[in-house]
Amino acid sequence: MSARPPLLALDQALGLIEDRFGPVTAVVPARAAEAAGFVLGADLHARSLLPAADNSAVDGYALGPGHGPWRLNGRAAAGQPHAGPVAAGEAVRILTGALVPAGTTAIAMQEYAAVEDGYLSLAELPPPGANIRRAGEAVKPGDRVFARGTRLRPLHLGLLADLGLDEVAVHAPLRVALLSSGDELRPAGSATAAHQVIDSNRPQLRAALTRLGCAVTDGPILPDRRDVITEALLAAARDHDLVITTAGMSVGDEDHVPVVLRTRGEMIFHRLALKPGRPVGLGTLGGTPVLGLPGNPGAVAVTFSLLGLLLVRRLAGEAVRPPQGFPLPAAFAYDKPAGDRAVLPGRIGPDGVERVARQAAGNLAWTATATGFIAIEETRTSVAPGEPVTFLPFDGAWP
Ligand SMILES: Nc1nc2c(c(=O)[nH]1)N[C@H]1C(S)=C(S)[C@@H](COP(=O)(O)OP(=O)(O)OC[C@H]3O[C@@H](n4cnc5c(N)ncnc54)[C@H](O)[C@@H]3O)O[C@H]1N2
Ligand code: MOO
Repeated sequence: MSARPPLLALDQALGLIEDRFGPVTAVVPARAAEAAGFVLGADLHARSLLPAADNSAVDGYALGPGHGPWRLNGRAAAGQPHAGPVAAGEAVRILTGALVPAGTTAIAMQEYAAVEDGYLSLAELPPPGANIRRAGEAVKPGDRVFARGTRLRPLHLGLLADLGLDEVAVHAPLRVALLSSGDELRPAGSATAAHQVIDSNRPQLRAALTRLGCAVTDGPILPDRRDVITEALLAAARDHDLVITTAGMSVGDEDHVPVVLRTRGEMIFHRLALKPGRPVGLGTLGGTPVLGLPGNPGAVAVTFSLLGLLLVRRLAGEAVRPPQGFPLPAAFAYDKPAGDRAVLPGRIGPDGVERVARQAAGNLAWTATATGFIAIEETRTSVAPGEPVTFLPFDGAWP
């Protein structure tokens, strides 16, 4: 048997994506309330204080100067401030969120207070400033609230609202063309003969891209003809920010995509030490990146999750690094030859990471029970139960 030429490692391919690709889309204004899911195109700075004013962190008593007992005089609630200051020897009943009256030295929690005949006494004097949320202690004008490249989550919108930042600069949607190739393919929903296969890569990729805010163009299913594939790829590259193809990436007679990239553009990498997903490649046509995924749907899932998401997110403006995953004990035994990064569908169970049934590169039956991928390093030849493996949850593997 002849020696196999060395293939590029997954980490090297991820490094090439990081080095070569960053934001490509215009930055446009958007209303903050509608910007969840968008990527910030500029750093965002505060113009106001958070909290806006000193307020109480607890239900209790705002103490005036003195050591007690304090004469109770007035009440402050959120939205109902106490008029005037608190005098020496006096205390104001105060509720969480209420403005702190001028003259307050500290706020005593009501659990530690005794009230009798209009007077408050405390076993212990709280330290100066206790239980007061100070104006600007979280954010001051000029502070950077969020950095450029942050994908806004629903969680972020509350802070933007608090700070009165109702317009933000975001990246316009990444324009992505999706193409499939294969004489055997029929669009989802079609009837098929024995020699035909449903294009199941398309819905998988379209949904993942749409969820990332991309403007997806559903390109045609291409026949296995070099001239047609060449023209379709060149046309798609002309008016998109990214082209993604599936199939025709291997070394067979009908595998035309790598030839088009090599002869009409540039091939950045092709064929990785990765299983499944070995035939994956990335190139450019007229400067537009073209990600060539393999045909097998399971290999598409792996290569898009590991490489495609990094590429798409970086092009869309996100300041994101490769997925890290989490080390967890394996609940299975596994042997593999050294050389490839093995990626297996899995899930977290009571004894650690489990493999799931029906896993194969050729179909997606395993998606019924898997919740992430298990990655096993190139140099490793075996995994014993209890040994650590890397788990990459489908939705949460990003630093
Ligand atoms: N001599 C070698 N042969 C193969 C190698 C190799 O290294 N040397 N790699 C194998 C691996 S790994 C994979 S993965 C496949 C992928 O090759 P291609 O990217 O060229 O894909 P195709 O051969 O065109 O198709 C593979 C398989 O996937 C089905 N398919 C294609 N498109 C779709 C789609 N849109 N939806 C659902 N299923 C699809 C297609 O019908 C084939 O069954 O090559 C190995 N061979
Ligand atoms: O990527 Mo292929 O087996 O790795 O399906």
